[in-house]
Amino acid sequence: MNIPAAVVFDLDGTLIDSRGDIVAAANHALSATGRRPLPAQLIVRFIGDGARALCARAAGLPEASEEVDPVLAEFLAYYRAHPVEFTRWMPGAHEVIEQLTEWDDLTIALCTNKPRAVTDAVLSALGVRSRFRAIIAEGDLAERKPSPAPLQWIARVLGLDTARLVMVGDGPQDIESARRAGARSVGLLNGYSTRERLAEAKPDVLIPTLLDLRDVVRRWRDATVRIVSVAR
Ligand SMILES: O=C(O)COP(=O)(O)O
Repeated sequence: MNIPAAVVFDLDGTLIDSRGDIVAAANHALSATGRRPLPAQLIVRFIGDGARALCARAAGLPEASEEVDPVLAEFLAYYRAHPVEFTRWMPGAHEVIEQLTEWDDLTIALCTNKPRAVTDAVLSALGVRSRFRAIIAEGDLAERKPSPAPLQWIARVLGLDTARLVMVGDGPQDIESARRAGARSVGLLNGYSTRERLAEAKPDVLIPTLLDLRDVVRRWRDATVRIVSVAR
């Protein structure tokens, strides 16, 4: 049986509330390239598919357009210099990382569409980098979530079958990536996405906050362990 062996977290909207810093960087990038700043609520809707997609949406350009390049460069430079000015832990995030690391046979990993340089800056500032046995960020691979490739990479690095991963995220990208990789998924309702968009992606479980995650993982592990021992 596939006893869950690793919990893979999404970053933005799942472990951290990064909206303030993303909005500040996006509006800096828009102003620096001669565009008008946008309301925070609008920019938040553009989060989830990586920095280039966000900059393109904010500037009203197709993602492949060369005109996105200077917007993205400004966004990244600003965000790297100001990674956690407004960023806070999501409710229960810090606690659940501590709780899950208490299980000796459970690993924690991170799978984000946030660009690698910004991910590194944020994790270092929060002092939690070393908690994650594997980290994959935007730019590390050619494909990002909702592709299954980032989760498949994590499974390979951890030496696990993807069926033993539990992906926890607030976006449909997280859930779709998990389904396509053959991993379990937990949808987090208090993140950046709407309940409708998240439910449409059909996660295995929906939870109100990360405070509920430990029980979900425990139930899966207990159920699987019992079935394995009965089968023997
Ligand atoms: O930065 C983004 O676009 C999304 O990042 P996430 O995958 O951690 O939610």
